[in-house]
Amino acid sequence: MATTLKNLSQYSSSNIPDISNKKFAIVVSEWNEDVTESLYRGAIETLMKHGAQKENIYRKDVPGSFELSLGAQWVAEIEDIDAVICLGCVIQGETRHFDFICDAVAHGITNVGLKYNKPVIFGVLTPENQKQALDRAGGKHGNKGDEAAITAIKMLGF
Ligand SMILES: Nc1c(NC[C@H](O)[C@H](O)[C@H](O)CO)[nH]c(=O)[nH]c1=O
Ligand SMILES: CC(=O)[C@@H](O)COP(=O)(O)O
Repeated sequence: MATTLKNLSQYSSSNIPDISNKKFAIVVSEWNEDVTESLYRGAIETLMKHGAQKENIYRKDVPGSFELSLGAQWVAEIEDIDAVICLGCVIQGETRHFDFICDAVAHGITNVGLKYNKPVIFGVLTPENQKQALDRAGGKHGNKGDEAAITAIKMLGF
């Protein structure tokens, strides 16, 4: 369902496992930091709302979304990390650079999850412009950071 038809911060609270002892790593891209910091706030607030302990949430910053895959690998290989959340925002420009970054980070993050057999969540906005980004980072369409966090939580219960 397209985001315009749903709010990224609305989700079923059924099947929420106990995460009081679970450890999370959040990898955050510095590009478009006004957006990614809002995604981060949404993610950490959602994790703690559902019982995660602040001391069990580890943050790793990377320069851009392209580096999220390697950043995810660095934290996924830490044995007691239970789930990884990757947050970024790639805004379309004039060239095809956008396509290459989005493709690379989607495949890269997927491969890290498969390699380490733990949830590695794709919390990367890929908007056409800044407005679309802000609408999905605490704006009228909610916050993809919330969505990424609840996805990580639910995966730990499956
Ligand atoms: N234009 C955006 C970028 N570009 C930088 C790349 O992610 C990467 O850091 C660079 O190509 C060096 O490897 N990154 C974003 O996250 N968002 C953008 O809009
Ligand atoms: C997605 C990007 O890297 C973007 O900033 C590149 O913009 P452009 O394609 O206009 O160089």
